[in-house]
Amino acid sequence: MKRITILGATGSIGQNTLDLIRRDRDAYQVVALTGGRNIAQLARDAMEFGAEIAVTARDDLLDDLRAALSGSAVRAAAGAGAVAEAGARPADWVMSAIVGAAGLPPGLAALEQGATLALANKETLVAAGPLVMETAARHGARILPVDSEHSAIFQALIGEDIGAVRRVVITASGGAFRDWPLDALAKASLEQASTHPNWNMGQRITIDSASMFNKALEVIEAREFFGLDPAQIEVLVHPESLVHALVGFCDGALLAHVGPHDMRHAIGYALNWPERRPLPVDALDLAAIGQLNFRAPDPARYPALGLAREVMEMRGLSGAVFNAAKERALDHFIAGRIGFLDMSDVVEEVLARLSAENGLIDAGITLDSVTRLDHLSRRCADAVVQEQCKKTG
Ligand SMILES: NC(=O)C1=CN([C@@H]2O[C@H](COP(=O)(O)OP(=O)(O)OC[C@H]3O[C@@H](n4cnc5c(N)ncnc54)[C@H](OP(=O)(O)O)[C@@H]3O)[C@@H](O)[C@H]2O)C=CC1
Ligand SMILES: CC(=O)[C@@H](O)[C@H](O)COP(=O)(O)O
Ligand SMILES: [Mn+2]
Repeated sequence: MKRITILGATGSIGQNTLDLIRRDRDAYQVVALTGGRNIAQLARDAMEFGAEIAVTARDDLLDDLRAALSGSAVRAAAGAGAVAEAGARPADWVMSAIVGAAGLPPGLAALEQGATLALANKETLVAAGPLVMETAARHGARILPVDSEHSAIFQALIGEDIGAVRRVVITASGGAFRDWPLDALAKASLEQASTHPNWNMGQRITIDSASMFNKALEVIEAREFFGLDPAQIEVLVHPESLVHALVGFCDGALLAHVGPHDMRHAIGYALNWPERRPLPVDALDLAAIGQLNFRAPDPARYPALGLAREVMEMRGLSGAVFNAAKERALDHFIAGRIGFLDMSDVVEEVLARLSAENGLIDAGITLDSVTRLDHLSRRCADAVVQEQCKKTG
């Protein structure tokens, strides 16, 4: 039986993972499930799957979790430390599906105990790529990509020599506003930004798709995971989101991964790896689809993509700064304090301010230094937003 832990079990990726496990219950033993504020879901799933422990990241919700689990054998715990401990529990396979940089410490803990880490949480590699890859190597642990584009690249590379790769093309839906006139974007509402044209995902990644910050994170994620040169990584707008990525080789061949908008494919691939097993995913009817479209992204519409290129040039802790500034700018957009287009301005300003501080971004990448820069970047983003608000009244 495969021992499984799901970090972020109550979210979109977490629930899709549980859906797959539910279909083959006897093959899995659930060790730990973690969540945040959705205590009812967390407790229900922990009891259904007989988890050893259920953990909420929210200290203030421990009593609620205990109450929801009462009468069952599932233990309850709360707080960021308890989430990291959940990652450290002996398990064979750990799904990293917390949203944001909060996913980094439990993911590292899972690698340190030698588990296979199924990585949906792209922020882990953006904030601390070299540290994460080195931790996996040191402990003989494997990382399997779950982000659909990275799973696609991984699958296209099976049996191939990475040295023969010339280019990797990551597709992007273009997000909620891909066909809007540019001058309307400043007024885009939270509700409009929270609707994805193709995928059903958590709210934060959905808004990041609209701003293309999701793709910016994914370009950095690809660089860290596959060890590519930034110049080898391209982004292509593909409104249908059916081709997830393409890998181009030195002989001119371009291998594409094509599949429906269903994350159970990438999750199931990582769950069954190195085998392929049947998954409850619809077969594509390409004759009915008829046509697939591609176009180059417009840099004026998507400044996040240019920022990602700058971050890859800067190296060091710039990924941690970029991610934290983006997370905080997104918090401010969700809270209605800044507009949709202000998010990239905030991130650009935080990167400029912190990279001007001597030696700050060039420090070694450890969990401590990443955490410190993450906090600093969030405070800096708050200050930038406050200054903007004062200026605009
Ligand atoms: N959804 C998708 O299809 C895809 C997602 N990803 C990536 O996977 C990750 C998860 O995305 P998604 O499932 O959409 O997100 P959701 O918002 O749906 O779920 C996030 C999960 O993280 C928990 N959580 C939130 N904040 C914290 C915190 N501070 N500490 C610990 N746990 C926390 C949530 O708990 P609760 O809800 O109980 O508060 C929930 O379980 C992200 O990194 C995303 O970029 C990548 C590719 C596709
Ligand atoms: C399903 C998945 O992997 C998401 O990251 C997806 O790529 C989001 O769509 P966008 O292409 O719009 O960012
Ligand atoms: Mn993706």
